[in-house]
Formats: sequence, C-alpha cells, structure tokens
Amino acid sequence: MIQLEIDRVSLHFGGVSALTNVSTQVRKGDIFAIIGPNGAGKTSLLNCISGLYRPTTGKISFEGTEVTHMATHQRANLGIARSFQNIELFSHMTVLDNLMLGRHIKMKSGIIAGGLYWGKTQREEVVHRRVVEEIIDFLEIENIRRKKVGMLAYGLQKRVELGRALALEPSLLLLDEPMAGMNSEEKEDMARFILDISEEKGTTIILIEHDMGVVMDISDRVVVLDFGQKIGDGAPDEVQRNPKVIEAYLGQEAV
Ligand SMILES: Nc1ncnc2c1ncn2[C@@H]1O[C@H](COP(=O)(O)OP(=O)(O)OP(=O)(O)O)[C@@H](O)[C@H]1O
Repeated sequence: MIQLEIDRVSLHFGGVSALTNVSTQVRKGDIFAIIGPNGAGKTSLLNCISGLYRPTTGKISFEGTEVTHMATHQRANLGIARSFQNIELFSHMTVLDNLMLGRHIKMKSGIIAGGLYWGKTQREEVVHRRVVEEIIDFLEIENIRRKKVGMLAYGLQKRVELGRALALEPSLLLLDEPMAGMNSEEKEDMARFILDISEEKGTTIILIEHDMGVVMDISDRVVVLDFGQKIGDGAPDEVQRNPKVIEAYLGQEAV
C-alpha cells in the first residue's frame, strides 16, 4: 500500500530551485532512503514532508489525505514524526523528561487544563509514562534514563532523539542523517534500531544518509536527487546500476 505520495513537488527560495518537479511514492512499512550529493535537495524534500517547508508547487498526500499545506503539528497528529540533523533535545533535562515532552502532542489535557482536571491528567500521565518506558527498553537506554541529556556521549544523544520521535508512536518516521558523526559501532547500533523499528512496529522510515554501505544494506527503496531533480528511484541494486546515479554520485565513492 502506498502511504506517502509526492506529486511533482517544486520548491524555490528566491532564485534557487531546491526541488524541481520531484515525484515519488513510499510504501507503508518500507525503509526509504533519500540520497544525493551536498545541496541536492534531500533536507528540502524531508522538510516538505514534515511541514517545515511548503512546496512552491506540487502535492503531498499521506494515507489518502492531502497534507501539502498542513502545519507540522497537524501532520504529527496524523502520525508523521521527525528527528533533526543536529540534536534538538533539551540538554539540561533527563532522558525520561525529554521523551515525555516528545509525547506531549498526544496529551489531551494541556498544562492549563491539567491544573483544573488534575485527576484526568494524572491518569493520562500514567499511560504516557508506560509508552515512554517501553521505548526506553526498546532502545536499551534504561541505565541512562535519569541522566541529563547534555552529559551523554553523542551516539547516545542521537538514540534519545530517535526515542523522542518514537514517543509520538508515528506511522511514518523521518530521520535526517541519523548516523551523522557516529563511529562505526554507533552506526551499527543505529542501523539495528532502524531495522527493529521497521520490523517490530511496522513503522515506515524515510531517512537521509550519506553512508552508502548503510543505505544499500538497510533500505527497501532509494530515491536519488541531484541539483533538486530526481535522477534515480528504485530498489538499492537497481539504483546502484543506474548510469546517471553512478555519474552524479556513486562514481565518486567508487561503489
Ligand atoms: N531555507 C533556505 N533558504 C535558502 N536556500 C535554501 C534553504 N534551504 C535549502 N536551500 C538551498 O536549497 C538547495 C538544497 O538544499 P538542501 O539542504 O535541501 O540539500 P541537501 O541535499 O540536504 O544538502 P546536504 O547534504 O548538504 O545537507 C541548496 O542550494 C540550498 O542552499
């Protein structure tokens, strides 16, 4: 089943064309990678999906609903969550509190209402806490749950950031370079968690990643951008054999 449909999306910033007429489809449950050289438009495409950017022209539909002009929080309510290239956690807060904050969009009683209906808020809090504790177990970060995020090693912070996105229980998870700056052991761990999220939770994952070994290993499909245009789209082995892709990108890496 097609979960996300990107239909002739273009995005301009003044005279710069970040994306030109990009169309692709993402199947539910797939791990879908966006690759391409620096400045190719990868983050722009991810931002159009999450709602941070609105396409200049074109259409994006998620599970049959057009989301092209929806705000980020509305898309989050539909089940689209994202993590950022640079860690955007609250470094002075604990791992547990960061994950609970990631969950806040699901909380029906806001902070003000919480003051008025304390009992209901407390009941909700218990449920949220259980979900968050499950994520903590899943990501194997029990031993650091009370630690302040700012004190943690980089690889662990990235894992907590992943946990915060998971706290929304998304059906589509957008990951912007989840392995950037990691050593090979941390990368292996992250790749394993991404595969586990896909297999155990059935979550669709769209990720931007520069490490071609990882992309080819874990992705079901790969879309390749170059100067804002799509030059390849298919299974990893198809994309690897595509002459345009080899010329624009993979050739540089001698794949
Ligand atoms: N907010 C913005 N304002 C102006 N230009 C932008 C903005 N965001 C992106 N661009 C431009 O759009 C083009 C595509 O950028 P984008 O960040 O999407 O590429 P990318 O493939 O993610 O690159 P990288 O691998 O370096 O992160 C670039 O020319 C970039 O300078």
